Amino acid sequence: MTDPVDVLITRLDPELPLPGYAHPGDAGADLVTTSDVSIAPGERAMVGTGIAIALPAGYAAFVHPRSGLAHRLGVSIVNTPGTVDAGYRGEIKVLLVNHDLREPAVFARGDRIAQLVVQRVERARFHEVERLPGSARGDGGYGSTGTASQAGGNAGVR
Ligand SMILES: O=c1ccn([C@H]2C[C@H](O)[C@@H](COP(=O)(O)OP(=O)(O)OP(=O)(O)O)O2)c(=O)[nH]1
Ligand SMILES: [Mg+2]
Repeated sequence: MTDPVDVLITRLDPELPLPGYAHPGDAGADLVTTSDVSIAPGERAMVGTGIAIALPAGYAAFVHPRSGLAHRLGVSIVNTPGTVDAGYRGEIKVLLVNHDLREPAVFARGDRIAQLVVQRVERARFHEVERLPGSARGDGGYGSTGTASQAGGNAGVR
């Protein structure tokens, strides 16, 4: 594994833990909610995490849902993955959504509700041209290759 990148962090809510990786090698460090929250079916709620960070230039952090909450409760994040810019110094917030049709999703202050993935990111220099170079895919998208059964394994792969 590569060396971890150093990220400065402040606790806006010192009683709550810093983001933590559950296992060595995990990509996401768990984030907790600073408030008790009950999200009705189909509704959303913005919760604080009690932390603010300063990422080095060339990095971003992405707020991802936790699969266990998705599986158990139907809870995800509206804007998944949320993008935390390197220059952002405010509290990291999470826009939870309850996709369950019947049950409210209930969280207590300190519950782990999301995970933060820190990544290197490229910035692009955009060069406007009249025509783009050709490619095998061309402008086909949004299901242009059909379903898995129709595609017949590697059919069409050159
Ligand atoms: O899940 C998220 C997503 C974003 N942010 C913060 C950090 C990010 O740097 C800032 C702006 O996010 P984004 O660029 O996605 O939102 P926007 O709607 O474009 O707002 P802005 O005009 O402030 O860029 O909000 C969070 O705390 N949590
Ligand atoms: Mg923005």
